[in-house]
Amino acid sequence: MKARILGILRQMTPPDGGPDVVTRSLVSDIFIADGKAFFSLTVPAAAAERFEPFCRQIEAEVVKLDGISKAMVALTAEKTAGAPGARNSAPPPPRQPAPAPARQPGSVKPGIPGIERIIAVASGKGGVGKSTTAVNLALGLAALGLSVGLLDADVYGPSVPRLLGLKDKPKSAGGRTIIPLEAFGLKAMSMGLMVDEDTPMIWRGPMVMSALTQMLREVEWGPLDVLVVDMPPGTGDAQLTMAQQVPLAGAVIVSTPQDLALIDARKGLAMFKKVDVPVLGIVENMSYFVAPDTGKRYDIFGHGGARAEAERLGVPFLGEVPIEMAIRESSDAGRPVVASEPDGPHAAVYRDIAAKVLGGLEDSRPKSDAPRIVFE
Ligand SMILES: Nc1ncnc2c1ncn2[C@@H]1O[C@H](COP(=O)(O)OP(=O)(O)OP(=O)(O)O)[C@@H](O)[C@H]1O
Repeated sequence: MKARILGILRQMTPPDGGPDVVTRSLVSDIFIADGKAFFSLTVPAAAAERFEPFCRQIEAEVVKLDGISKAMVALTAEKTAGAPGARNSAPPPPRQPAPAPARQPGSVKPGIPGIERIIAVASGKGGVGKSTTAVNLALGLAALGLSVGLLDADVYGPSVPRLLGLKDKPKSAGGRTIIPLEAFGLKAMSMGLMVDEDTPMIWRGPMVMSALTQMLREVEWGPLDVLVVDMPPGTGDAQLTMAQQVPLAGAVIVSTPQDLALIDARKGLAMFKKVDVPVLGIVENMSYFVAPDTGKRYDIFGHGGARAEAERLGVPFLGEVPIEMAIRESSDAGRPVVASEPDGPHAAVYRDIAAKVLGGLEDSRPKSDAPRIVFE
């Protein structure tokens, strides 16, 4: 079967027009278990984005084979030694946080009435599983007994409606405020709920910010213990503005084990430090793979990088999530794994991450509350 899969790969022309991926030794070991095939492609970092649709094409071809019911191809990106950003040549991360911009008197970000804490889920680059993590983290926090909302601020590629299976448009209360939708006990809002799925997202710069402000302030979130914000991927201007403008209690960075994603994750970390938002920790997604038949664990993507990186940077390591068909399928079917298989191993991983996030939030609470004045 592996030979047949390699045969298919040999016949497919990669998006960069180069020789096939087998000839270029870009294909990892192929794991086949229970009729499911798993492998990864390691491609040049600069071409990673173009290869994503190619991975989906490969999956579509591989499932056509008799005896294969599912295929999952993960993309990992390589940096050549000496290239900018390669591990060996990457400049050491700053030991001290970059000096925060001086706060102007009166520039303290106003909180959102009714919302106790807002946390951002961010990633240095796209496609690392940030939205999947945000949704399951929100559900994990809800499982710990908190009232939780989820705001999809990824206006360029909102995925929360798909992940939570939300189709209805939110209703307005008297034309002034928006009533959030509810799914699996979460309150949820997304730009994706306000526009048709096929509508191209053309918001840029200041429009993104005003849309987000509206989502924060004009939605009836009601009393919430935590609002989880699924940030747009990357560390550009839009993300920086958001991190600056939204009254964030903390940020969670999602990364995959590969070098490239970690380098990007470091940029995410630096961005939050710059705007004085505590980083609650790093989640390593698609960290390892467990063969469904034998239960044996394979670190096919060089797992462990995020833990080492977190230690080096002095931020908490929140946990590792395996690459797992059930996570992908449940997400794509709009029934996230924490809600659909609450007793399963993956839900436990996310609940554990949620508990650590909650612990981090408690630790980062301002210790010097104003003294209470009691009249007797
Ligand atoms: N641990 C996992 N195991 C298997 N599949 C996963 C896992 N995490 C995420 N995925 C899948 O990877 C794809 C990308 O995930 P997701 O949309 O959460 O990433 P993202 O970082 O938010 O992407 P984008 O930046 O494009 O919004 C989805 O198909 C999702 O189901």
